[in-house]
Parts: sequence; C-alpha cells; structure tokens
Amino acid sequence: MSAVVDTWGWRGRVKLRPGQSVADVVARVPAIESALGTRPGAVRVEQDPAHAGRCTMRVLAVDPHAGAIPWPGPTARSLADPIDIGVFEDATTVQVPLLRRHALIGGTTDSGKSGVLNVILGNLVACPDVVLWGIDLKGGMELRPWVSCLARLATTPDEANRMLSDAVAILETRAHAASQDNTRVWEPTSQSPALVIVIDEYAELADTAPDAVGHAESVARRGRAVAVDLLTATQRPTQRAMGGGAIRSQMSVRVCLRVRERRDVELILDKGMLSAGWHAHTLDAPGKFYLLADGHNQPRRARAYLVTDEHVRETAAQYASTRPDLDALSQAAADQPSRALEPPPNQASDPEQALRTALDQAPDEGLSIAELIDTTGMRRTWVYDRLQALAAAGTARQVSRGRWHA
Ligand SMILES: Nc1ncnc2c1ncn2[C@@H]1O[C@H](COP(=O)(O)OP(=O)(O)OP(=O)(O)O)[C@@H](O)[C@H]1O
Repeated sequence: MSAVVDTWGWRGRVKLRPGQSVADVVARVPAIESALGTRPGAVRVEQDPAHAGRCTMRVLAVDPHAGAIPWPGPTARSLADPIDIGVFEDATTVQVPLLRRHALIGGTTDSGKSGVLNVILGNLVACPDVVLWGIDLKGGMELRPWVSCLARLATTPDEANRMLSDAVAILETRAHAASQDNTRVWEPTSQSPALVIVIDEYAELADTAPDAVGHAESVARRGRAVAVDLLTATQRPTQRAMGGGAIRSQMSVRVCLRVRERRDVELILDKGMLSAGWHAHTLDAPGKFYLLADGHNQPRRARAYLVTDEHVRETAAQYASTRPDLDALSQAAADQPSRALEPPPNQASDPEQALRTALDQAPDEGLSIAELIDTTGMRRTWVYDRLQALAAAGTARQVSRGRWHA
C-alpha cells in the first residue's frame, strides 16, 4: 500500500486478498485502529468504485468534524441545483440533488434532523421554482419559523390529510396535462413551480392520520415526474411508519444521522448497509450523517452545517416576499370543491374483491373510473392506484381511455 499525506492525515489504496471483500476490512477497523495506535474512529475504509477487490483507507489525524460548521447561507437558486448541506471528512462539500426526488432524513432524538431539514429549507426558500407546503404535527414547533415562506402549513391530522389529498389531486392533474401535450416530465419554473411537501416526523403522521399516509404513498410513487416531491424526517423509522419499506423504497435521497440501534440503519438506508460500513450507530455528534443518493453510494461520514435560529429568522424574512404561487392548473386541482375527502358511506366490505369482480364482469367496453368508485365505495386515488397495480400484475387492462376491464 502506498500512502499519500494530505491536510487531514494520510490515505492509501489497499489491494484485497483474493476472495476478500471491503466488508471484511470494515469489520477489522477497530483492530486496525488499535494496531496503528490512532484514536477510535480515525480509520475510514471506502470501496474503490471501479474494483471490488480494492479500497481506500484513510487515517485522519485531524477531524474536520470536530466542531460545528457554520452554515454559509443558501447557494441553490433553483431546485435543479444540488443543495449544499455540509462537509465530508475530507472537507469537500456534500451536495444533494433534490429535483424529482423524494428525501428521507432519519435519526434518533437530538441527532440533528431539524438541523438538516433547516439547511435544506434555507436553500429551497431561495429557489423561485419551488412552492413549499409543510406538515408538522408537533404543533408546528419545527416548521413555524419558516411559515412566511410556506404556502401552507398543516399542524393537525385533518389538515395533513387534506393537504396530501390536494397534493394527489395536483399530481393527477399535472400527469393528465402532461399526457395531453406529450411532455414526459414537469420542468419547474417560477411560473409552474415544483411542489415540495415537508413532513416533520413522518411516524407521527402514520400514527395519527392513516388516510394521509395513503396519500403520501401515492405522492411517493407517482409524484416525481410531475415535480411533486416529499421531504420527510423521522425519529422512528419503524416498519409501520415506513409502510413496511414502501415509502422508503421511493425515497432516493436518504440522510441517516445517529441512530440508537444498529438495525435502524437498515430501516433508514436499506438492507445490507450496516455490513457495508454505514455505521450510523457510531456517529458521535449531532449533525453527523451518512448520505445515500445519486452519486453518493459509499459510506462517507459527513457533518451538516449548523443553522442557528437566527439564520432561520433572517433567511425566512429575506425570501418571504419572493415565494412563487402554484400555477393556475395545480391551484384549481387543489381547490376543486367537489373532491370528497371522506370515503363515501356505501364503501364495499371488501373493496379489493369488489373491484376485481367488477372488472371480471365488466362489459366489453370496460368500466369507467367513476363506475369503479361507485362499486367499491373507495376514493379515486385508491381506485387509480389499485388499477395501476393490477395492470402491472397483468390482471387488469385499460380498454380505452379511462375504461378498464380484467
Ligand atoms: N450540524 C450540527 N452541528 C452542530 N450541532 C448541531 C448540528 N445540528 C444540530 N446540532 C445541535 O444538536 C441539538 C439537536 O439538534 P436538532 O434539534 O436538529 O435534533 P433533532 O434530531 O431534530 O431532535 P428532535 O428529535 O428532538 O427533534 C441542537 O441543540 C443543535 O444545536
């Protein structure tokens, strides 16, 4: 191994023995630290992206994360710009792409979730091509300081349900408009901005507003192309809160701060990440995190910038008057008075079965969505989602525009 000395310590490329993997080296890190006589946490191992049998070992004499790193202020001017959220151990900037991506920020209490959320929000408020909505079921404690930059803030389960249902209506309208003029994706501009819905404590939403979770899952599955994105934070990444992984699998940006238990790493990031070196249970200060996103597939420790309450106040005040409105089409979809929030009273006892039977017995020209809503007693979103799932499984097909058959 040949070593290169840099500002922070030294690094060298390691060639593994035949059959050995980087996970084997990661598992030996404490022993390597002991043999080298370094402080615990000084040795880092990174996979060589080009060769499974090679890795880079870094030994950090100086820790750039030793102290809080002040936030330099917003750098993004469009949702298309990656957002600078902090620095890696080698002092390079952590840049997170957010356009057409949902994001999940997870970590135990006091790990710095609000900090990361605030860095991202501090940048998003400076982007004239994003409308921000917020859901904060802790009485608005976290998001209220940003209220002047949020087009809407929901602080009760009912408001959250309404908001997410509106988001689904918007994404459906946008998808429909895109299919009419053959555009594949919604390109955010200040006239037709993206919609980012910030949800602080997703588990709280799952506990108190199960209907809203259905809408959130719809947004997670179908929102990206039409620039309706979720930015969620959670302290409790339980299977239940994460919809058994359904939500998480749609979140292509995952920020994992310190977790209490090793298995939480896999709940926030993914299976196998712990043994691949994503040791979020060993992060030792608030704001430290691992990032999994496009261009970030190695377990590199990072630390978020520290955003003070003063930063939040100043930034919100600076950008409050520059926030865009939704485009007319999306606004109309959200305002639609006829859209019922509650399921109709005559919901079938087994809506799934009722749907399948109706499709099986449909006339040759198929049944319309309205007829399927009538038969199942379920809302449009549910019917639409189930039809997509049945179509993907090959048990339902669209005979003509908006008409379905088994
Ligand atoms: N990037 C950071 N650098 C240094 N200190 C930080 C950083 N982020 C947060 N802190 C400090 O850690 C503490 C907890 O941060 P924060 O409120 O963001 O955590 P949290 O995970 O959101 O907590 P909770 O689960 O209670 O909402 C705060 O006192 C804050 O000053």
